[in-house]
Amino acid sequence: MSSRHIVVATKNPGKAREFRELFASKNVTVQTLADFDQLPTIEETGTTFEENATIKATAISKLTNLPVVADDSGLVVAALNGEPGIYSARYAGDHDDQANNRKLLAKLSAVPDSQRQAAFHTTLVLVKPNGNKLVTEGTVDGKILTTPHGENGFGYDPLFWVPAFNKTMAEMTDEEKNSISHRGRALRKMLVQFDDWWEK
Ligand SMILES: O=c1[nH]c(=O)c2ncn([C@@H]3O[C@H](COP(=O)(O)OP(=O)(O)OP(=O)(O)O)[C@@H](O)[C@H]3O)c2[nH]1
Ligand SMILES: [Mg+2]
Repeated sequence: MSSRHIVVATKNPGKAREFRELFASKNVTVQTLADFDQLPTIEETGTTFEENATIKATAISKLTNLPVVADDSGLVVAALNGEPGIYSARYAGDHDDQANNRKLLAKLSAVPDSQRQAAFHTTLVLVKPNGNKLVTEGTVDGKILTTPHGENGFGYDPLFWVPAFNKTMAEMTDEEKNSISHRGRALRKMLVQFDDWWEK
């Protein structure tokens, strides 16, 4: 089968790397927004992960006339009533991972170990210029540590501890993270339906 081509509508280099790895087995080649000069920034004006992913995917698909997948994701912390959620990238400073991590630790400073449960969530939306749409979700449960551990990954990964590995996501290899991450889970669900979707 000839190679198929899609655009991953993300400006986040950490996500872009994970998508390239996850799509590699599917004979799908990937471009990201970094490969396009002229595209405007798409404002994430939705109130849910699915709305924001749909906004990003639909806008970029119309502008490029190509099939597009968008990922809207974030960290959902139980003791903070679900914060930072859809605001994860802009919690403290806009895409300032260090400031976001500091704010998270400050907010949880009085919260004991037993109440530091959290989950990462991803909603993926895949659309074609003809409007054919596929939506999948993935989550992974963990806990927020009190200090960062590890250098890999991005975002909140150094604070997000996963019981099955007894490691933070930033201590995992990319392969380990992809095997259990919210994004890996959502994308594997999408890939099961990808061939059918592609034909429609
Ligand atoms: O430690 C992390 N490991 C992950 O695996 C992960 N996935 C998401 N996040 C956080 O949630 C925001 C998404 O916001 P988001 O979906 O709007 O993406 P983004 O703005 O970074 O890029 P784009 O895809 O919108 O261009 C990100 O910036 C991160 O703060 C993660 N943190
Ligand atoms: Mg964003």
